[in-house]
Amino acid sequence: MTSSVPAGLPDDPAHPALIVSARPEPLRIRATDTALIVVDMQNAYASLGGYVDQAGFDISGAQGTIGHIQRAIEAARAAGVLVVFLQNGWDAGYVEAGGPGSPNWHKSNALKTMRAKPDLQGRFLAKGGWDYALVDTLQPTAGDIVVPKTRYSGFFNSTLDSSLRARGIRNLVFTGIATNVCVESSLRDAFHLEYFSLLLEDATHELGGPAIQAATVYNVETFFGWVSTVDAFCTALGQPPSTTCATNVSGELHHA
Ligand SMILES: C/C(=C/NC(N)=O)C(=O)O
Repeated sequence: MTSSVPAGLPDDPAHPALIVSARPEPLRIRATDTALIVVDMQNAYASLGGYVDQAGFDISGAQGTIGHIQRAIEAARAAGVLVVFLQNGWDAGYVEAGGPGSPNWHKSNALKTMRAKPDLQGRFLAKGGWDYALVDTLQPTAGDIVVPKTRYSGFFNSTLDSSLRARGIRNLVFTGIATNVCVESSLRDAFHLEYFSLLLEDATHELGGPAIQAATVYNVETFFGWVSTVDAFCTALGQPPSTTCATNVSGELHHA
């Protein structure tokens, strides 16, 4: 059910809010209590030759996603919105990945692919390696925060929640890869930790195909948060929307 009445933290006349056009209703945020979360934009997930490419997933859409995330980051920094990069992976010896007693050892496609192809052993998601590194075009700058994590949710066994709470952050704007794995896991945990979450659907990319992307968008819109676009986010922050290619908030792609 959609509505034009904004959701979000109650109005505070002393700190005027920004309204982001979103589904199922607009969301009220303030630059000072909002963080842009960039989930796992590492070579592993966004570059040819990285882990998910080598494990057989289609990442042909990842380049476009990078461009949209760049715009969201630039708008956030210009407006004074905190930018947080999550970075997924383990120590070079894979102790943090867990052994056969951990479901992660059994379910991680990175670990499974390396076990199936021993020449790849040590290549995927190991701290210090190319695969673990954030892509060249999405690098943190002064004032941004980088939070390492070892499981799909950015909140699990990490400093994310304490770093956000210490800064009074209550709204999280999610971008990154993969929509249906680490983005959705983190966003669900954010809901349970009382954060208001906004998913920028054109700044995320799925592992599993368009129906999988649609499923996460449905889950967020219906149960866990709000869904919007990079253009709508930039507009709310007072930044010019894209002039080349934009997605409107109803999810329909159009060329300007
Ligand atoms: C499948 C997978 C997803 N990661 C993510 N960043 O969404 C993985 O890490 O194995």
